[in-house]
Amino acid sequence: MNKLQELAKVGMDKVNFMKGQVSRAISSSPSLVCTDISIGQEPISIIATNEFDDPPVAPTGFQYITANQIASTIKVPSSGPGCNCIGSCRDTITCGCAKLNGQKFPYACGNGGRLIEPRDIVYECGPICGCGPNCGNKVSQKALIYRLEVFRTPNKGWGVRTWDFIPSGAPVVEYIGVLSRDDELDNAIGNEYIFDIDCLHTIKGEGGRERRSSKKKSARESFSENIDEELENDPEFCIDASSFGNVSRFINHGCVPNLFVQGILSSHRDIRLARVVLFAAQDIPPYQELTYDYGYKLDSVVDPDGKIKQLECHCGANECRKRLY
Ligand SMILES: C[S@@+](CC[C@H](N)C(=O)[O-])C[C@H]1O[C@@H](n2cnc3c(N)ncnc32)[C@H](O)[C@@H]1O
Repeated sequence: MNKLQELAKVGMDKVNFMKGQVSRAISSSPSLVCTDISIGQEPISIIATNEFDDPPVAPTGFQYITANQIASTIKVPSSGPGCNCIGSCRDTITCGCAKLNGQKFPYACGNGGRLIEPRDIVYECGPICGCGPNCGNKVSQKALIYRLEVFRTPNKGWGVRTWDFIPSGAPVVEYIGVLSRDDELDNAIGNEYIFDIDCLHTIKGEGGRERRSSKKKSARESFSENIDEELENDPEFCIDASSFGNVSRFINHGCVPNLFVQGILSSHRDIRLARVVLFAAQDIPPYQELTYDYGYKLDSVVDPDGKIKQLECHCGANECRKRLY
């Protein structure tokens, strides 16, 4: 057990991750390679540790951002429609945003709000709604509250674990990067940080994001029989976190994940440009690695020559599917 794990066991509550100043107990650990990968942009520090490389290197090669950047060719629609509530939205009959959610509020009140159940899409209140900043239907728009650590794994590159207990249904982190059009990505091949915004496909029962990380055209061709004409003609969008992103870009795939992906609309109402937020799928104890299901179908990812690509899975679950794709 290393020093940080000991610390986690005996006194995690006392460990300070405050912005710009982690506890001495952490800063004296030989495996600490960065005191805050967000460089003060998150309300709490996100430390990085590395026990595997010699010398222990820090994660590099990207710029930390806390809100999506928008590619120049994308025009994000303006906000609305919203609700006319005052203060916090409470009435499912009069609240215009509750109406969009099927006359329901998606979050349970109290404790910061937990998503009651996964939905095709969650409509949150936004900037033009009458309600205020503390409205219970703006849950995913709050800043990061859990202490997270980016750590070097033996066989998956970097991963992310929590130092805090995370209750089931709590929003953990938004997948942040550059909002781009799939067909305009110039670095799609081999890019491991592309998240396709595929709410429409999911709603239509077309399963996971099997086109991720593949050369878009080839993979799409190989699945063309599954994609109806409307979707084929639709521009598709993704979040590319390869050069700009937040801590979510380090979260690995798990075949039995403790996070799930939820599409959220909180300003405009264009489902193709939904925000992608990761929620706790269960109660997550401290020091557990965070994972979500990347959602690939096996043999669905092909290289530029049309050859099927395979990637071995090291999630470690008993029910591991053995391959990511
Ligand atoms: C979004 S990145 C996750 C962070 C990445 N581990 C890193 O070091 O930056 C996705 C890549 O991580 C690796 N990865 C994620 N989950 C994995 C798993 N369960 N088994 C093996 N490799 C995994 C794969 O190389 C994948 O393409």
